[in-house]
Amino acid sequence: MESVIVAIDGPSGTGKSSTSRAVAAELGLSYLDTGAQYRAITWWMLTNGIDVDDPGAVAAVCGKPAIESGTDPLAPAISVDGADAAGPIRTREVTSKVSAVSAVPEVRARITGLQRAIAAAAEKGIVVEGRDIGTTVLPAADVKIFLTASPEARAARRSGELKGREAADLASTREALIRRDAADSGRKTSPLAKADDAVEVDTTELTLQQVIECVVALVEEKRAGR
Ligand SMILES: Nc1ncnc2c1ncn2[C@@H]1O[C@H](COP(=O)(O)OP(=O)(O)OP(=O)(O)O)[C@@H](O)[C@H]1O
Ligand SMILES: Nc1ccn([C@@H]2O[C@H](COP(=O)(O)O)[C@@H](O)[C@H]2O)c(=O)n1
Repeated sequence: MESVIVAIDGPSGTGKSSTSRAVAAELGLSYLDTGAQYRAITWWMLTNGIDVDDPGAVAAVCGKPAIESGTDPLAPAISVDGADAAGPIRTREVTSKVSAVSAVPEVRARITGLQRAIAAAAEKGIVVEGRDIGTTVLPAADVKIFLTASPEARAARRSGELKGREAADLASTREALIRRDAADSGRKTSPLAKADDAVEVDTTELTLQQVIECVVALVEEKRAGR
């Protein structure tokens, strides 16, 4: 079967990671979580004492960390300078700072290069999820999806996830999501945006399984029409 490239974009908590992993696993494709790469570089900046609110300081060192992403949808992995970073990149501190780092053009140029190389090396094809995959990273992707959901649904999903790990109430989770989306949508360089040729799927009233089935059907439709 021919290789297929699937781009899944959308705001925070819309289900990009869960959907992308499941679709990739079901279709035998590779998987890339591009948010994890931006989180990894942010974590490296924070642990190395770089002022992440100073774009010049971030740009000056953003070529230094070696960031490696695994592409197995059943075992997503990310390392920085050879060390497993899967846990540390999910802290609240990294989440609150990642939009500042990802807005720096030099950071985006470097991470975009890594993403394109990974996609080009995926023999059977890949599902790549993020914010600018359909618009900038892989504009020629075979299938482009833009997931959305109401802020309330997204906050409820995230709060459920965080319970017991880092206490978070619904209202503050909702505010944090909205703040991050505004920063990601408002930056100058490849902001969070729906590609003109992307299919928008509102997941507010859908179960995760329904979203997965919808995306698998769109990929199969595309393959059948080739
Ligand atoms: N359709 C859905 N219905 C209910 N829960 C969902 C649905 N889709 C995803 N979830 C749950 O919502 C949470 C967030 O999903 P996920 O991490 O996939 O979103 P995301 O878009 O990748 O978020 P982020 O961009 O912040 O990384 C997870 O706990 C996931 O299981
Ligand atoms: N293509 C992308 C993907 C992510 N980002 C930035 O990373 C942050 C974290 O993403 P998660 O999916 O792990 O929540 C996100 O808020 C963006 O700032 C990006 O810029 N482009």
